[in-house]
Amino acid sequence: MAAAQDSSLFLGFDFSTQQLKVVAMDENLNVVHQNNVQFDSDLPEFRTQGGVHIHADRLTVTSPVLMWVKALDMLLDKMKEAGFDFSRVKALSGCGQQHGSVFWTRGASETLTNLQPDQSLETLLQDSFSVLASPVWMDSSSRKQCDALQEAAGGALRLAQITGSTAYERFTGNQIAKIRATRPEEFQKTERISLVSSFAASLFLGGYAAIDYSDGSGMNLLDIRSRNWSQICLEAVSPQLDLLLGDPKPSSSILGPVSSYFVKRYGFSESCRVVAFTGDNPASLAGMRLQQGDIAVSLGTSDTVFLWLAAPRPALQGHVFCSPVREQAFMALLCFKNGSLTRERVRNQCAGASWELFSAALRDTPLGNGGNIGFYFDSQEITPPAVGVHLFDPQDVQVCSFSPQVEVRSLVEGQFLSRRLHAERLGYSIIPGTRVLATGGASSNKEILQVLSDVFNAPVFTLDVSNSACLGSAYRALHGLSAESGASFFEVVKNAPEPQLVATPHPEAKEVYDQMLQRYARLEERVLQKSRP
Ligand SMILES: O=C(CO)[C@@H](O)[C@H](O)CF
Repeated sequence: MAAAQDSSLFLGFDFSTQQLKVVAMDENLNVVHQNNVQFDSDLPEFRTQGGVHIHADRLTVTSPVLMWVKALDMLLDKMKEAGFDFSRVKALSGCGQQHGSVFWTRGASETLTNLQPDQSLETLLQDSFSVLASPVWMDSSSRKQCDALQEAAGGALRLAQITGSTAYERFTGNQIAKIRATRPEEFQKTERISLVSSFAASLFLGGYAAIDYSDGSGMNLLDIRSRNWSQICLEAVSPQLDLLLGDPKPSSSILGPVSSYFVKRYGFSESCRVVAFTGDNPASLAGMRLQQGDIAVSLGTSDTVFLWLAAPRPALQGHVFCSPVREQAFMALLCFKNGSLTRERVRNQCAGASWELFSAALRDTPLGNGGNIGFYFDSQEITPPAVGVHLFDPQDVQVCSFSPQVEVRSLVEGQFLSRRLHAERLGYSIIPGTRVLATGGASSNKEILQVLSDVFNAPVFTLDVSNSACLGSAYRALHGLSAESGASFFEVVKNAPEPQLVATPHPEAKEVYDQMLQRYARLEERVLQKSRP
């Protein structure tokens, strides 16, 4: 076996909502380097909050594409200063927040192909985008375009049967339609549209990278069975849209060698391969090596619940994406917009901005919280489509507030009751042997995971890398080198570290939460009634 300092390395990048992260892994699947750039604090000139700009209408949410470009400059410089040996990188892959879109202006392809290694990417690409404020997944301003797409496809369920989802405001097809309608001059100047994932791959490739099947499933444009763009959907958004998107490719595709820009500026090897980037949630599924029967809960800016599907079962709720690790398989996903930002707000207001006090409140309050239940939709929620904070006492009477400790438990129980309720509606059943795999920033908090275990009445496991999206991207970089010869993803990563058991349910958890789930479902209906226009 090659000595550790000479063994090949594989990089996995994650262009997520609040930060750019990277994991370096050796050929024995050991993580040897991690690094990150926090958008708000490391790039204050872009004046983002949580990595985004929420516009005055409170519905439009964007991120500056040049912030992502500059973050890559900064991250690679940090790695170089830390003495990272880029020449050992045999392949790299990555992921990006899903659904976000990047609009390249006419001529950008030329610039990408001729990047000058003596300048930063930010300098070189500052005039390469026709839209500087990229729509991102938190946007909910494209309802009009969603209605038009659903009508063109023959209704919500028909659209879900074709693309895996009914029309969702954050989905890229509807965002493109909105840009075309509201910013026609910028749209006219656009020569390519990328997802955040394929935009990031394009930077490394030195040319436009294909959208992969898995992240492409989050656009309301890809036929998830044929894995081609749906002509009906493309036509409904913009004539000849396929010319702007390029052809989608399998997630395990080798897109080409890394651009000479990175060879000359950072010392990458000319033989380093770029493997298709994908969405952050598909990459997390890869990082957790999710198998049929498991359920994954990613606790990040958004919370997502996802599971392996052998066959697509599109529904009016939730999403079905092409699997990022097996061509003919699928993954189901539910997205809950009010995730870590809401947990941080309640921590600040009810636990003195201290996670330790937040955890103590969970330890000091009983399962079921004495019958108090809360719904915390600080911003327009995706699942279910409701907004506002709604608190109920044990008699189902709406109240204005809880004591700080009760509020902390009410938030965490309420979030996990919602995750379980909607997962079970999607057809998932918590059976003996169910494993809950937790990832994302909040998965490092044991008390939060204890509540997750109690509500799901199942053991909770985590990886020792809270960022499974990066890890999954490094795994996919390794797998990409042998995928064409038929090697299976799971075979390639079979020796990866096993998830660690971190919480098991209390004996009384099943009784408490089976009953509480029924109450939660009834109260959610009341909240939805109030949220409907
Ligand atoms: O919209 C989502 C999934 O559909 C979010 O989880 C984003 O991927 C977060 F970046």
